[in-house]
Amino acid sequence: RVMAAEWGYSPTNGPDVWARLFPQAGGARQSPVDICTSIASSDSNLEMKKLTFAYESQSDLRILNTGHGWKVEAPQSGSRLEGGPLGEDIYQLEQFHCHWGETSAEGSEHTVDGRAYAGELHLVHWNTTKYQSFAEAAQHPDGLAVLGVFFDVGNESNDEIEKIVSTLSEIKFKGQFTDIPDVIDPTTFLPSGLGYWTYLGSLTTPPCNECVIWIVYKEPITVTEEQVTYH
Ligand SMILES: O=C(NCc1ccccc1)Nc1ccc2c(c1)[B-](O)(O)OC2
Ligand SMILES: [Zn+2]
Repeated sequence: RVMAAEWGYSPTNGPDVWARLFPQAGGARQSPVDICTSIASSDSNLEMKKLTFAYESQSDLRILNTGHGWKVEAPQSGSRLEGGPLGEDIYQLEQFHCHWGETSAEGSEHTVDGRAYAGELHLVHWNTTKYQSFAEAAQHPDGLAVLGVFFDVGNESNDEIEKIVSTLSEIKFKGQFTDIPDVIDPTTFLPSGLGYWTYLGSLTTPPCNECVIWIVYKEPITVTEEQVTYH
């Protein structure tokens, strides 16, 4: 039996061939997308409820080297994301992770009018109103809600991101994990301007399940070059 090749981003295992191993990657609502600001329609019905979020601060969260970046496991039964495009359901934080590149000119998954950012943070939530587990939620079109926050490279470092990337020297290889001793409050990752684009999409990586209500903030947060490039 041919072992399922590790998916990645090379010509032989990258996005163009994912659909061979992961059928959903060939679907009709695949992410990421290029956000064309000129055709993005603003939701005229002002009844769209305000998006609200509430997080706890946690310490000793486990951080994992995924081989494509880092991921912090942060299941928070006390967290709530609701309103905006999420209807009447409540979504709970499960994990957050980043996508980055080798230079500050690339790295984000989504692009805005063709422009890539240095990186992108994903805060992943699942619908606890309708489903009993993350894995179950990931099988449904309204199962996950992901907040996307772009990273812009500037001169000031981001203290909260520093708490995370300062542990990366301990997890140099894929599959390694360690604990983040500091207290992390996910609220601090969000930009001050809360304007966002939203659309129905998918996981941006295999298995590419078409289960994500994307909420991508317009305003990036600023980090330093070191905080958002891997070496
Ligand atoms: O959770 C993931 N895989 C494991 C899995 C377990 C159970 C069912 C399906 C998948 N992947 C994943 C989750 C969320 C996001 C992404 C990838 B992303 O697109 O990178 O940003 C948002
Ligand atoms: Zn992601």
